[in-house]
Amino acid sequence: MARQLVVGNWKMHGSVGQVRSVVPELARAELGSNVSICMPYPYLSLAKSLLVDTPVQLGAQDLCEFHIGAYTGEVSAAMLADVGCELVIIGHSERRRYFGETSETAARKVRAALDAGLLPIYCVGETQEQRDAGVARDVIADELKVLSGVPTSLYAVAYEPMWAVGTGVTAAPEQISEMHAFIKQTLSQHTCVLYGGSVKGNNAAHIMAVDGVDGVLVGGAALSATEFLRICRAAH
Ligand SMILES: O=C(CO)COP(=O)(O)O
Repeated sequence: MARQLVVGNWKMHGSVGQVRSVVPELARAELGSNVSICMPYPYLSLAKSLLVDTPVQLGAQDLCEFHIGAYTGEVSAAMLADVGCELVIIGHSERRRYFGETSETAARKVRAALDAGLLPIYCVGETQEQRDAGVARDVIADELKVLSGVPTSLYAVAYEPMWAVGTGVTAAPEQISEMHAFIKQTLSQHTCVLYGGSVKGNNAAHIMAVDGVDGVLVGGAALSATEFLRICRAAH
């Protein structure tokens, strides 16, 4: 199996100062190409310059579904590739929840990312209410449906149960393995499926030992070099 991926998502956090303090630590840590960090747009070029000569990959957290044109405020896939991005998070639950993003929009973004040679990380996940109602699998299946026709080797899926994102509550190993198995069964056994939701330095090894976990998508803990490096070292 390929090495497990560790993807950091800074969300709307950070500053030039924080990029200048955290990213060089990652650059010095001799990490492999299985590690990447997704920055807010304004910090991408700076982060890239600090990652020169390292295999650590740079990513964005969203992109525009359109290729070019009069779309004020938007950022295209080609622009991300141009500043050195290799991957992009798409359809994160925060985009779905706060910005009304649908799976259909996200699927168009996946195609735009692929056209520019970026690796899309397509996020799925149920709410606590949906899990309690016993419809978690239906929700995930519905979110995955829009990817039909896209070769599974070209993207990764992140399973991020919304009740575990930013809450300090991680899904139980059985819940993670069950849902990862379901996602692989739905798409293909070879799909790369990451887990996200309160992954920290002290639980990363347990999570990465769970069957079907091909890596992790890390929010809060990616803002600290020490925490993030602990997670990176738990990948196998
Ligand atoms: O949403 C996430 C990563 O995309 C997870 O965030 P936390 O690790 O802060 O729970």
